[in-house]
Amino acid sequence: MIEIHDVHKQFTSRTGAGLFKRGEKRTVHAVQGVSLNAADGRITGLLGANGAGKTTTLRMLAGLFAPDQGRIAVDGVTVQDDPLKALSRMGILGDAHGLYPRLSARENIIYFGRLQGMNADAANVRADELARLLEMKNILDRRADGFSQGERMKTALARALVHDPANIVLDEPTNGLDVLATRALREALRWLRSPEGGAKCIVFSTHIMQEVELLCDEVIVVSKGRSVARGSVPALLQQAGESRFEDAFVKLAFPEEAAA
Ligand SMILES: Nc1ncnc2c1ncn2[C@@H]1O[C@H](COP(=O)(O)OP(=O)(O)OP(=O)(O)O)[C@@H](O)[C@H]1O
Repeated sequence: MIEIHDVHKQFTSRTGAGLFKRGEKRTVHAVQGVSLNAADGRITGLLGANGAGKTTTLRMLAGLFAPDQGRIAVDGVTVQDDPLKALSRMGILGDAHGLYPRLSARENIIYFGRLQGMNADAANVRADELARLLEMKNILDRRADGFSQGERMKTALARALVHDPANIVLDEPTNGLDVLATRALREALRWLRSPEGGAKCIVFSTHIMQEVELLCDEVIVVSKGRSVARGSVPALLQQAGESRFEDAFVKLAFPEEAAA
C-alpha cells in the first residue's frame, strides 16, 4: 500500500543569461499538493500532461529527495523516516533504465538481488522465473550491450522485481515501446495485480489516456503540480460528464481551457 499525503516540492533554477551576466533565480513549484492512496491488488495511474509533476512525485516516493511538505508512506513506513526499509518494499522502474552494459540480463538481475540481500542462488532462480513472466528467456544470457528499448525495459523491470516487492512503481513504463512490447508489459502488470501474481500494489505514471483506460483501477489526475481528480475511469467520465476519456481528462485537468 502506498500513501502520498499532500506533498509539495519546489526547485530553484537559474534562467539563461548573457555572456557576462548570471541568470536570474527562479522558483519552480514542481509539486504543490499531490495525494494518492494506492491499495494492494490494484493498479493506480498518475495521469498528467508534460511537466505536471508526476516524475517529481515518484522521485520523492523513491526517496531520491524529501518533499518540502507532506508525507509519503509505503506499507506504513514513512519514506522520510526510514528510506531503506521503504525502498526494500518497492520495486522501482525509473525513467532511465541504466543497465550495466557488460553484464548479461541475468547478471544485472542477480546483482540487484544481491544488493537487496538475496543469496546468489535465490536471485538466479528468481531471474529464471521473471524471464518466464516477462518473456525474456531469449535474452537472459546475452550482454545488455546492444539491447533494444523493449529488451532494456524488460531487464530493468525484472531487476526491479527481483526481491518480490509488494509495491511496484513505474515512471512512464511504455515510453519508447512498440505495440507488442506494450501489450506484454500490460499483461505482466495485470498478472502482478492478480491474487496468483501476488496482489501487488502497482503505481505508474503516464500521459497516455489509452494506458489508463486499459489498465487502471484508480486514476489520479495531476495538473500543474496538484492532484485535481481521482476515481475509476467510469467515475471520472461521469464526474466530467463526458463519454470520451480524453475529453474528460482535459476538462478535469484544464477546466479553464476546456471552457474557452
Ligand atoms: N531538478 C529540477 N530543477 C528545476 N525544475 C525542475 C526539476 N525537476 C523538475 N522540474 C520542473 O518541475 C516541473 C514538473 O516536472 P516533472 O518532471 O515532475 O513533470 P512530469 O509530469 O513527470 O512531466 P513529463 O511527462 O514531461 O515527464 C517541470 O516544470 C520541470 O521542469
